[in-house]
Amino acid sequence: MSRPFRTPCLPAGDGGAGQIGRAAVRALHAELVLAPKPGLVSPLDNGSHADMDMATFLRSLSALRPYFRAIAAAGGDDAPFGDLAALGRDAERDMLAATGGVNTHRGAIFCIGLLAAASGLRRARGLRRSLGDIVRERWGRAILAAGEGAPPSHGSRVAARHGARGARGQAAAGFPILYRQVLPALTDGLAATGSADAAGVQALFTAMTYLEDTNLLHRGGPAGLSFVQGEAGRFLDRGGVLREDWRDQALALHRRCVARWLSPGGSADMLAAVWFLWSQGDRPDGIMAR
Ligand SMILES: CC(C)(COP(=O)(O)OP(=O)(O)OC[C@H]1O[C@@H](n2cnc3c(N)ncnc32)[C@H](O)[C@@H]1O)[C@@H](O)C(=O)NCCC(=O)NCCS
Ligand SMILES: Nc1ncnc2c1ncn2[C@@H]1O[C@H](COP(=O)(O)OP(=O)(O)OP(=O)(O)O)[C@@H](O)[C@H]1O
Repeated sequence: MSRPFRTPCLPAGDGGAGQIGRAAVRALHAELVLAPKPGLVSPLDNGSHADMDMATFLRSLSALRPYFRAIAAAGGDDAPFGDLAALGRDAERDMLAATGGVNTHRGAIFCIGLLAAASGLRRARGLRRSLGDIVRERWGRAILAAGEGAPPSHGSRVAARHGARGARGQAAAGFPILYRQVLPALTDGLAATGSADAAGVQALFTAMTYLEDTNLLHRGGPAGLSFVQGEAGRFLDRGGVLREDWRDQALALHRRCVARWLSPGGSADMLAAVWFLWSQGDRPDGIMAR
C-alpha cells in the first residue's frame, strides 16, 4: 500500500538550506567511511586510486560545505540551471584547491548539488513530488542542453564512443536508477538487517549492477563495465548482505577490481545520493512526513 504524500515541515530561518547542506555532507561522509567498497577509496585503502586517499576526500568535503548550503538556498529561490551550474563550477574550483588538483567529488557536486537544490525548492513551495521528479521537471532540459556545448571530459568522450548517457542523462531523467533500484535496495536492506553498513553495501552493489558508469567505461572500456555489473549482480543473486559471509564476498570483489584498476565512482555517488534522499524523507513509495 502506498503512503500518502505529505509535505515536510519548514524549519525557521534560511528556508532549511543549512539543514539540507549538512545532510548532503553527511551523506557523502557516510559513503566515504563505508567499507568494503570495490575499487573505491575507503578507510580500508585507496582502492584503484594512486592520487587520493581518505584525507584527500575529507579535505574536499570540508571545502564543499558552503556549496551544498548555497545550492539548496538557490533551489529554494527557484534559480535557473545556469545559476546552479555557476555554483557547481565554483565548487569544483574549491575542491581542486583543497585536494591539490585531484577530482574527488566532481560527480557528487553535480548530482547531490541538484538534489539539494530540489530539496530547497520543495521546502520553499511545499511541493509533494520526489526530489528526482523535481530535478527532471524544473532543470532536466537545461541539463541536457548544457552538455552539448561543454568542454570534453572523460565522461563525454566515452559517452560519444559507447553511446552512454552518463551523469547528465541520469540527472535529466530524474535519477530513475535511484527510485527504481537503489532506494528500494537500501530500504529493504535496512529492514532486513537493521544495519546501515549492510544496507549501504546492498545499495552500492545494486548501483554497480545497473548503472552505466562512465568511470568504468573510461578506465576499462565496455569489458570493464560489464565485469563490474556482472560480478555485482552475482553478489546480489547469491543473497547479497543476507549471506553471513557478505563482507568476505564484497572484499573479494574489491581485490579483483583493484587488480584490474577499476573504480565505480558513479555508483559511489549514487550511494551518497540515496543516503541524501533517505535523509530528506524520499522513500520508494512516496515522501515521509518529517
Ligand atoms: C555533468 C558533470 C558531472 C560532468 O559529467 P561528464 O560525464 O562530462 O564528466 P566526468 O567524467 O568528469 O564526470 C562524471 C562523474 O559523474 C559520475 N558518473 C559517472 N557515470 C555516471 C552515471 N551514469 N550516472 C551518474 N553519475 C555518473 C562519476 O562520479 C563521474 O566521475 C558535471 O561535472 C558538469 O556539468 N561539469 C561541467 C562544469 C559544470 O557546469 N559544473 C557545474 C554543474 S552543477
Ligand atoms: N569513495 C570514492 N572513491 C573513489 N571515487 C569516488 C568515491 N566517491 C565518489 N567517487 C567519484 O569518482 C570520481 C573519481 O574517479 P576517477 O579518479 O576515476 O576520475 P577521473 O579523475 O575522471 O579519472 P582518472 O583518475 O582515471 O584520470 C569522482 O568524480 C567522484 O565523484
